Amino acid sequence: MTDDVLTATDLSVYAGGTPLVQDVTLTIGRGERVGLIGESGSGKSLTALALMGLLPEGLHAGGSVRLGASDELVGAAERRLAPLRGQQMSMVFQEPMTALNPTMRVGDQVAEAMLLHRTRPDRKAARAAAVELLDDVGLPSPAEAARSYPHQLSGGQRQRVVTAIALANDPALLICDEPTTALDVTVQALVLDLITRGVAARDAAMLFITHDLGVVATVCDRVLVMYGGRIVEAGPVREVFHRPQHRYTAGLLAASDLAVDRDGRLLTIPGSVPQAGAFPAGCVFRSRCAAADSACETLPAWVGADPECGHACVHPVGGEVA
Ligand SMILES: Nc1ncnc2c1ncn2[C@@H]1O[C@H](COP(=O)(O)OP(=O)(O)OP(=O)(O)O)[C@@H](O)[C@H]1O
Repeated sequence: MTDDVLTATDLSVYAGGTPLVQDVTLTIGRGERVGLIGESGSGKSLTALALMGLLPEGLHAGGSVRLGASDELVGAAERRLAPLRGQQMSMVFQEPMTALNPTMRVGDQVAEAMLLHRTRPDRKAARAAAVELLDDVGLPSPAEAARSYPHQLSGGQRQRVVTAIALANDPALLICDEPTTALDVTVQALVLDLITRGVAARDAAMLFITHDLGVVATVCDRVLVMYGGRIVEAGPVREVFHRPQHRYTAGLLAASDLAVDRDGRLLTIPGSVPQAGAFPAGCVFRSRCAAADSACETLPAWVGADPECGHACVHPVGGEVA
């Protein structure tokens, strides 16, 4: 008997014969919150879409995905997958407008999600539940908001509606793909909070894709690090963030506050990667070059984090090499 909500084994995504994601193996248990981080293009979104059975035309998945004790989902027919989506597993995307129907009142869209999966007996009950859900996700005047069309709401309010839809049928698994990246910075924390509270209230499993390592540290129990289409490191957040085992993770951590583009995305690490042996065990990368520190080794600009000197530095944690 397993309490794992999601189990993926050797999940890969191919464009023709070219692998874009390779051999992703992960499990997420009930109530567990797992972060998925990595630079732009490392394969995070394709992993999420493959888990949902929503890969775009031209791509296909290999390996295995199971939800609880379900049958194999990779390669399953759409008629088998469709009833699972929105009921057992849901997804919140970055851009709420693409997930909403612009011609339908948002209350009806939330109610529709419940009617589709028959989790409410009739339209009247579904509409009442929709208003309650909109209230739960913090929309002011929820009854009035339910009668609005998406364009009448702010970006943050639309993402609340999308979250309400995703949670409407109490899914066992919620996958979030950068749900707050497109939002004004002042509402990001609010939306993040309502997502995590919604997940916790249902004891659901969550896979949270983000470029924001601070969010992972706040929200997640475990973290998976993707690089070049593969998971290169996985473990409890504290462990991975304090003692990264993979040099890419260490670089990601060092670069996290500086090497970002205007959208807050981590940039691809440029330049050559030095040998792992060049870094003393237990050290963290610092993005500031402390040339004055005699214990500081300067390295090629593979982290690319320091705009002033173009070097990354290695410092022993707490002054000691562990
Ligand atoms: N439909 C597609 N056809 C071919 N290649 C694709 C397709 N979609 C994505 N890719 C490629 O697959 C790789 C992984 O893309 P993916 O969108 O999963 O990255 P990501 O880590 O989510 O990036 P970001 O953080 O920018 O969203 C990238 O090299 C991307 O160019």
